Amino acid sequence: MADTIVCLDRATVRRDGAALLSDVSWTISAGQRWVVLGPNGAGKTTLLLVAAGRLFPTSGAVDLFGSRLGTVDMRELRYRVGLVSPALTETPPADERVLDAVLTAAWSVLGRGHEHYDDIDVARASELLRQFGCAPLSSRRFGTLSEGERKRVAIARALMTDPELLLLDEPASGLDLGAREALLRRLTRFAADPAAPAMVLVSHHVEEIPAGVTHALLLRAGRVVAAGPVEEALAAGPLSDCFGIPLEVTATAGRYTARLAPRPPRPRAVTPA
Ligand SMILES: Nc1ncnc2c1ncn2[C@@H]1O[C@H](COP(=O)(O)OP(=O)(O)OP(=O)(O)O)[C@@H](O)[C@H]1O
Repeated sequence: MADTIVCLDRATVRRDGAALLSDVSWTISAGQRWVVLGPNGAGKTTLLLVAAGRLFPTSGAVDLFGSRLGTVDMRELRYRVGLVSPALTETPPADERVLDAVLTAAWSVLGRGHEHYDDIDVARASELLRQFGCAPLSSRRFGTLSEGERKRVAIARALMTDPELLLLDEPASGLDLGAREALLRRLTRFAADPAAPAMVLVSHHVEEIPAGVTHALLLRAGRVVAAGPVEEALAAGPLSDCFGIPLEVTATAGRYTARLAPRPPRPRAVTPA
């Protein structure tokens, strides 16, 4: 299909004898906004790196923009993917100006050197910073930002190359309630924009899913527990299977909360008449 962006066909990733992902089949199409949920160690980051073309499966096949991983020059394809993940160790230098931290993504470099940037590049970096509420930070040094501010700048940087796929690994982790809600509000707006790229965000918590997410994939021990439209995949049954505890789920205006399901009342002993 022309609008298929990523297609995993029974992808398995093994390291040191352990299966990090097992037989994962997953298709991301243009316009979709996915959340990948699962407990610690479920394989979420591994899956994101495979979808980004940064990690090759041990077996199975992965197609990115219609090209099979392992048969094409990955540099070209990776340019079309925006990835924000703690698994990427490179971050902008602490003394880099925030505007430059976004701008330099146009040349895939960290730290401004002698590259040439057009006015249109500067305008795009400024607009992305504005979109993620960071315009007042443009002249600050990257190292002086709070964690929440860094996360929003990192998303703006990932969008600088106008990617067709945006992958965000736990964008709300470590944020206080206000910073989390501010970020989720911006991601909701972003998700509602038909011109925005397909998006996948990884989380442990249903509370960190922005309204506007259309699909969910639930992972447990490297295997897909459920994948499909968000209302179906985030039902109590699949979510309980994913986290291995009985959960009840509440959905309000596209946002979710989950908590341990109350135990069913014990059947009362019947006394013989
Ligand atoms: N090189 C490796 N060799 C063996 N096991 C590995 C290797 N790299 C990762 N793992 C294991 O693979 C599993 C999946 O890791 P991954 O980081 O993808 O999980 P995750 O769902 O993103 O976890 P978290 O939510 O804690 O960030 C973990 O149990 C991890 O310890």
